[in-house]
Amino acid sequence: MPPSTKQYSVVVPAAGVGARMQNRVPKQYLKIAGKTLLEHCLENLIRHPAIKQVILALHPQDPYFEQLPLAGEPWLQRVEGGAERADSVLAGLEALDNDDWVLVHDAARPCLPHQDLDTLLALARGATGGILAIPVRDTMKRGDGHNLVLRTESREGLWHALTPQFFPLPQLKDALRRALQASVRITDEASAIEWAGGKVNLVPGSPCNIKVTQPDDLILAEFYLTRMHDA
Ligand SMILES: Nc1ccn([C@@H]2O[C@H](COP(=O)(O)OP(=O)(O)OP(=O)(O)O)[C@@H](O)[C@H]2O)c(=O)n1
Ligand SMILES: C[C@](O)(CO)[C@H](O)COP(=O)(O)O
Repeated sequence: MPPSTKQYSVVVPAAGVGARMQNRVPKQYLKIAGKTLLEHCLENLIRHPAIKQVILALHPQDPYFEQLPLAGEPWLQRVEGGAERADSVLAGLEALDNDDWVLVHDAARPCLPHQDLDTLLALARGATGGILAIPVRDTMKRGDGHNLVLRTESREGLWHALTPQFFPLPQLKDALRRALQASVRITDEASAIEWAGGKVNLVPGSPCNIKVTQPDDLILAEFYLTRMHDA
């Protein structure tokens, strides 16, 4: 059962340019089923009974967000995103003080099932945070940089990291600050926690929780969103 009280804040990094989408409009503002990816993502989050607010990291020159009907929602707080995703996430974390735990979820992932969020939030009964993730199912090849196989890599124990990622706020803030100060390459919150010596739970998630990255992903996201809303 999901937690009944609105307890948790979600930091949503949404300051990217979406270069791999090859569109002049940043992908979070591309529309599927009549709404932008960002609207689908945010409305899905705030509909969950345990989510109290969203801290949204936007590009300093974002000209799109103000046009959205949800721009004035009281549960939405905006911060200025940074050069990298990790900088945007840290900007969001700095806007929080009193929360015990915090979620971080990509704006580019609009198809998060609430049941996956429920499973992740259950980690708050203990002390160790974690991430939604999916075990790798395909044979993994390492390329030589010229589209030739260098070798096959073992897929044993390999997982695809997803979001949300869910950690005690003080632990994540400290780890991310220190990792960025040390110029460590951080592509998700868990890698900062790992770098700082912390443990990370792997919580099996749903394959529908895709990160919309390339043009073909929009069709898949629309399929999953339609199924979610019809469920
Ligand atoms: N400086 C950045 C870069 C990315 N993001 C956000 O982090 C999420 C995941 O990043 P990714 O899928 O890589 O998005 P982009 O960086 O926009 O995509 P690309 O790498 O293709 O440019 C996205 O919601 C994106 O908006 C962010 O807030 N700040
Ligand atoms: C955080 C993330 O969604 C985990 O898979 C992913 O790393 C974000 O995408 P990026 O291209 O690394 O910014």
